[in-house]
Amino acid sequence: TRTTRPQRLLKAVQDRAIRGNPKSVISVIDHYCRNQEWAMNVGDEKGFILDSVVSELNPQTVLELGTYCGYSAVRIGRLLHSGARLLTLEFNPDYAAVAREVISWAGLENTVQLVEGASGDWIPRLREHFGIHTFDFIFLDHWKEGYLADIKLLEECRLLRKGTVLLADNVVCPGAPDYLEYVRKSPLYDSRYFKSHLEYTKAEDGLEKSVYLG
Ligand SMILES: CNc1ncnc2c1ncn2[C@@H]1O[C@H](/C=C/CNC(=O)c2cc(-c3ccc(F)cc3)cc(O)c2O)[C@H](F)[C@H]1O
Ligand SMILES: [Mg+2]
Repeated sequence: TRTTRPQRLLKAVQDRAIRGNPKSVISVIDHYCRNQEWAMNVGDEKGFILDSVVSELNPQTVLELGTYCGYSAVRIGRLLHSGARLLTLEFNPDYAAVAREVISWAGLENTVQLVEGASGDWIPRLREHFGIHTFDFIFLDHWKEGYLADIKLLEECRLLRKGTVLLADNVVCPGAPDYLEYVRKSPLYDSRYFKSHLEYTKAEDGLEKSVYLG
């Protein structure tokens, strides 16, 4: 049977990237997705904005919603300092299997932990299961209609603290209108939009950065 798009992306990483070198894993995926087969990674242009937010914050505890092939997990994980940890949630077992390989190829298996399952099931259990108190940084890149429910769940579970930064991908394309309205209107957040482009294309897209005021 035919391979899947994530499997073909993984093969490109294994054939072309240098083991243990996150930078080469990132550039191989970007080159492959720009020149051979598009895939919904945050990509290099929005990735540069993601890098600057993470580098400025220097977070110790990070949550990612929606691993897919692990591109942004590698992007974020490579910037974390020793002792810092990224938990990334992915409920599709095929994507999770590919992402584990990509994360391992980048040599980030001790920094990035992939948890298989749905955000709605796992968020209420992160504290007791992983000893997490609060998150410093959260990257939302899963189903766009799930963003709003999950930020509210994170509030309810008291996993946000004064200054927690949430960064949401695709707030223009495909769009997350209910999430945008919520974070921009709520007095709990200080929100701003970083205009960019949809990965590997000229279409507009952007990231919304929201700081929880607690
Ligand atoms: C809801 N709870 C979940 N829990 C755990 N894993 C989850 C959950 N929900 C999904 N997943 C997991 O998170 C991922 C979902 C990513 C969805 N991303 C997109 O749709 C998305 C789409 C485009 C796009 C833009 C234009 C166009 F013409 C076509 C596509 C661009 C983007 O950057 C995207 O991120 C994964 F697939 C799913 O299993
Ligand atoms: Mg995305």
